[in-house]
Amino acid sequence: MLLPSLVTGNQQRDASFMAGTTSTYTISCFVIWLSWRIWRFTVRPWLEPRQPKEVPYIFPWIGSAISFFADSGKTIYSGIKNRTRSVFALHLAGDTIYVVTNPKDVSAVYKNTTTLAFDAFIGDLMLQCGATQKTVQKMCQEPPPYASGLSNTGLNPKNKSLVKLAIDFHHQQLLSGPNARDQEITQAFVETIKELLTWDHISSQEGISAPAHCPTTSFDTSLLDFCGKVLIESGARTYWGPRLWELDAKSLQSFYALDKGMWKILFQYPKLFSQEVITIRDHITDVIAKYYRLPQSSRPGAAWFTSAMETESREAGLDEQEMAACIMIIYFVINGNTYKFCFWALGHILSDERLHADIRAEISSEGFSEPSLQHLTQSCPLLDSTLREVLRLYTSSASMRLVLEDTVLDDKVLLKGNKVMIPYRALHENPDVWGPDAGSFDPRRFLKNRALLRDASYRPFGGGATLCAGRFVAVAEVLSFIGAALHRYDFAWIAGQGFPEADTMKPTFGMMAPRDGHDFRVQVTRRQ
Ligand code: HEM
Repeated sequence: MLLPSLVTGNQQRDASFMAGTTSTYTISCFVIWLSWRIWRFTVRPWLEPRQPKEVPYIFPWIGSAISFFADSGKTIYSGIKNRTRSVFALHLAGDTIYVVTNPKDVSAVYKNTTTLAFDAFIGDLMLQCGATQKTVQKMCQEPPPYASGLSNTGLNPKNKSLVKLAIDFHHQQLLSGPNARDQEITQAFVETIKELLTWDHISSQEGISAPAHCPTTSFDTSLLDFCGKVLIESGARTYWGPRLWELDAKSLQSFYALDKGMWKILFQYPKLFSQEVITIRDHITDVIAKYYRLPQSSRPGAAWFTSAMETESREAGLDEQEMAACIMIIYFVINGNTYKFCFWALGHILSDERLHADIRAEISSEGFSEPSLQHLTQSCPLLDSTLREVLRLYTSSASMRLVLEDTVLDDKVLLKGNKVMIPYRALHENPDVWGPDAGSFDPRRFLKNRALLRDASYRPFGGGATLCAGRFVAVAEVLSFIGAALHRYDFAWIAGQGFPEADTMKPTFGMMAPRDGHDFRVQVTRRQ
């Protein structure tokens, strides 16, 4: 009888000892945590006033990562405290990122190409897109690892690395200047868009349903998918010719899935939660590799950029899988934005009767034939202003730079090794620049004040060394699509729908997508 009571007594003593130890441990942890908080967010800012203030966070190392991935827009806005818009710091999973939202500071960051650089991210970008370390090394090596030491093609007379060559080739392909090829690619885009927008093509696509009462002249569709079907395929065909798209029966669905999850890959979201998009990325890479394995004669119609990059990559010893992994990011960049741009633009045009009528009148003022790109570019100021406003309200990307040396920005010091971010939404919705209606859509905003186009707070295509090389081609694509769509078809709103909301929570690389489940259903009718 004595033994059990002894055991119970010991257990009780152990339990109360444990409870005492646990509470001492908890109190100690709390005191350490509180001291860290006071040091980090009260004492240190006071001792180091020239360091950008940090957005406070609860968990050391993790910082604001959880709130950033849950709602990146809200996390960024939480750092903009007052009208001076001083640069502030966000701590994201071990990284310190300086967030710049003051227009004067934004211009200074874009101008500084000596101590603030983008190049350092390129290798990581390629790794995240599925390239191996060995491939990245081949891409970044200067001169590239040509078998004979030099390129025999004449395409790389300065023996630049393949990464730098890709940037040069893209500038030559997309921008005006010496040896420019921008007209040829613009022409190719316009022709492909017009072809994919023909009734026979678009009405026979999967997911398009014809109403029983007029199957030969109308169909119902999601507006987002209508834009995606034309613009994503047109990007793939213009860059790689028709063969790449044909190699995967589910090319469009694969691209949608990539586009939806790409932020997880590029922001290195935990692999456990990104497996689905990694699988899609690898699938698309395999399809591109299969394309490169085909004899060139069986895949005609590629853009100069694509053929020139293939030639140089083969010269430098890259195999098809390596070429595909490196070009993945280009496949994403050229296709991911224009279809959403058209979706938001058409959404606003179709949901505003007066705007719709005025834009239709503008685009048809050339005559009865389909409006030419020249007419759409030069004689449609309301359409132009509407598109600029779409770019203002629906782009949510960010320019990134790495601090190579300690750098003074305004009165703050950015420390070497940290990153700089310029989030466009915070610029595009600044009421001090855009007025009290900064958050609302005004299609005539840029018509009333053209000077806003040159404002340092208007950066839909980024700026400085990484300014989007495709900005003119993108606008040409969108104008051609909207001009031809409104000329060829009538769009009827299917009743009872609210205006879709943009997904402001996910980090984006250009145009925001609508939130899951938000879309427009429209009835498209062929015009006589
Ligand atoms: C609405 C459409 C588009 C938007 C909003 C957009 C936006 C952007 C942004 C924000 C950047 C990065 C800027 C920075 O880091 O500062 C970028 C880069 C780039 N974009 Fe676009 N883009 C669009 C369409 C296109 C198209 C259609 C193409 C090609 C046909 C294209 C080609 C590129 C290239 C090549 C770069 C990298 C520039 C470089 O580093 O040289 N973009 N784009």
